[in-house]
Amino acid sequence: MIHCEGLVKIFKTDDIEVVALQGLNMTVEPGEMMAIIGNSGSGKSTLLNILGGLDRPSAGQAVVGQWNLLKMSMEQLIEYKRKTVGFIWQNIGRNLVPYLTALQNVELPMLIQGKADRAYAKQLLAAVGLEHRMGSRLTQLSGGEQQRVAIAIALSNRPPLVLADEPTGSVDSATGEQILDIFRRLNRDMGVTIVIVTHDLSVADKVDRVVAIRDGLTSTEWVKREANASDSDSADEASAEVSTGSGFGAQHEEFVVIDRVGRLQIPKAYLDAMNVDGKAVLEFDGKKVIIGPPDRTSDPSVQIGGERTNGTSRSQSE
Ligand SMILES: Nc1ncnc2c1ncn2[C@@H]1O[C@H](COP(=O)(O)OP(=O)(O)OP(=O)(O)O)[C@@H](O)[C@H]1O
Repeated sequence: MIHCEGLVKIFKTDDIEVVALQGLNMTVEPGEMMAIIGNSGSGKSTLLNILGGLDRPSAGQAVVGQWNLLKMSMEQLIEYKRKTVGFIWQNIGRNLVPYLTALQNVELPMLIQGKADRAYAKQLLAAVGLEHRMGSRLTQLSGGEQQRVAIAIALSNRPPLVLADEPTGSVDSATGEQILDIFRRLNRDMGVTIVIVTHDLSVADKVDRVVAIRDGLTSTEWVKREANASDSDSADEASAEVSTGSGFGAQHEEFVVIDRVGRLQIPKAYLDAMNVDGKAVLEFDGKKVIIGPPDRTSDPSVQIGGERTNGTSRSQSE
């Protein structure tokens, strides 16, 4: 569904350039429900805005379904935004027209496309648990209910892909959980691919896969064990297991992302523990790659693909 390779986004202001995405690789399979996490400023929203057709990439590859996001004309971009992708913002006000009812809000994108399908709009509102509030104006709904209307709106033109930027960011945790359950149901029942950007680590339990972005690059990913069993090999990225102590628990397997040319990001905690700055020594014993500080006598080391060496990484069988 989504394939990004070497994706670069540079923001230029008068005298400053910010490289928000630095050659990011990411693949999302059709029908997947996954989350992107990362510190503030790591490039999550930039990526989501590019995938949503709200911003143009500077270089690299970004393909969503049949669309190449770097090569689309303005007309194709409008078509893409209307038909292929539904977007949910944290700021609910961006999704909704407050003086219209919930039903009218869901019908609005359909009308812009040509014709409202009232039966389908009602079906969507029922799917998000708002069948009893269809005639309510937005101002009469709670924040969580408004966010649910936003989900129905995002689905109104039957897009195969839904992107959600911090969808649980402005609601309490119980409502957040409810919203994630709705996403899961829509994903399962309608086959919609869902990508959620979040700070909220508890989202991990509700999705198939979590990808961490660090400094504009994908660094680590966690795959739910049952989802992983049927996962096909990613065409573009190899992964080696390494624990960074994220605390996502036994439900997830943790991988460091290695791109096609062999680059990976070593977690800062490991670098600090190894006392590595700038240069390291690599050893390959036929099965495993061991990364250590240049002075091999100061032993702490990170080992990729094998047994524990320093109490922080762990074996594949764990
Ligand atoms: N329009 C812009 N002009 C200039 N710089 C920008 C612009 N948008 C984002 N940036 C910069 O790009 C980098 C990535 O920003 P982005 O908003 O994608 O991060 P984020 O991971 O979504 O952060 P947050 O979690 O705080 O929303 C940051 O350094 C940010 O300052």
